[in-house]
Amino acid sequence: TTSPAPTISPPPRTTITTISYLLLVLLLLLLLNTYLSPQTLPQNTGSGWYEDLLGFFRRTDVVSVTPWLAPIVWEGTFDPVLIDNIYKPMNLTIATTVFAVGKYVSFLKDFLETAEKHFMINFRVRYYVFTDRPNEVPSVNLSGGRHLTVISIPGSNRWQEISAQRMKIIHNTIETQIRKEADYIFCLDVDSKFHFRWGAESLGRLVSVIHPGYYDTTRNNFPYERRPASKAFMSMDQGDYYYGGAVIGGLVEDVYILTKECQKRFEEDAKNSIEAAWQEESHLNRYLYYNKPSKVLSPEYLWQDFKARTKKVKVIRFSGVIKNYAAVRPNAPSKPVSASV
Ligand SMILES: CC(=O)N[C@H]1[C@@H](OP(=O)(O)OP(=O)(O)OC[C@H]2O[C@@H](n3ccc(=O)[nH]c3=O)[C@H](O)[C@@H]2O)O[C@H](CO)[C@H](O)[C@@H]1O
Ligand SMILES: [Mn+2]
Repeated sequence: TTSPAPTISPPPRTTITTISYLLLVLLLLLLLNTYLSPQTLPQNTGSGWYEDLLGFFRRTDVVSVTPWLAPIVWEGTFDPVLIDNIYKPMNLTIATTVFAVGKYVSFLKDFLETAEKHFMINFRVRYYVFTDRPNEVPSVNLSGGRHLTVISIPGSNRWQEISAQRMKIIHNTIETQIRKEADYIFCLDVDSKFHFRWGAESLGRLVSVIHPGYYDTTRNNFPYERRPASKAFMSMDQGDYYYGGAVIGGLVEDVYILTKECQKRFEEDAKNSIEAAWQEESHLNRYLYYNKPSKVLSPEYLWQDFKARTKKVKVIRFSGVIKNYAAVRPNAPSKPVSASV
């Protein structure tokens, strides 16, 4: 009396049919790629069938080029290894300016320590720290090829002025020092941390970042300066993106011109007793409308810790920390941080 052997039921016919069809389609795609791809192209142009297949999985949820054909850098649109292989042999030096005036000196430690982990790794980096409290600049272990200079500047009792005077000080320091010491420059907010690779994919002649509060909205919502009396004025039918003032980058000479122009217009406003809605950020936005950036960084390069990540943002590379404005700014905020939606 033996029990009957257990029977294994075959997969349903429909499953088999579906799988066969999928295999057939895949085979056809491979054949099409092999026979239809232009054989005259040299092999290294990336026209291999595997690249085409990979192409199916590339980012289609974000726009990765501006209407003037500048790249918009999103995770998944570039090959970091390839990029490093292109830029490494150039032996570049990247200047990084950061202002830590008054209580903002307390942000320096995290800024520098996380930069050492994620910012321009294996490149020569020169940090320029501007502060009125040189004794409070933390000593952070820097990797080889990286260097830090502390530059003393006066304090101020208006945060708007501290933020805005950056243009003038950066301009002057490029003239006296940075232009002899670096090829590219990034001017960054100090109240922030790096969380993920920020590498050579960010380099370009003139580089700016889309403000994280405005990448998913239309132009009429951008907080440009709207009063015609201001030299930062933008009318409702002008503007491409709303750029964040926390990141300005590019070739040293291009940032030299940008900072001069923004400072000039900021001072003309001051003479007329007008201050643009978002100070130098408003002037930066106007400048970049008339002088298009050659590369635009996605909000991965300027996020804010208080913002929930969205589907498009696969990685956060640099993000502003949550700060108690009343505790760190010399004067209480004149209005809520509306540019930081
Ligand atoms: C994310 C982003 O795009 N931030 C911009 C935004 O607000 P934020 O709220 O980010 O401005 P903020 O308070 O961080 O000031 C900008 C920077 O100025 C420096 N600082 C400021 C105050 C102070 O007491 N000490 C000091 O050192 C510091 O480097 C700081 O990171 O608008 C500002 C202008 O209104 C700037 O354009 C900022 O770049
Ligand atoms: Mn900031």
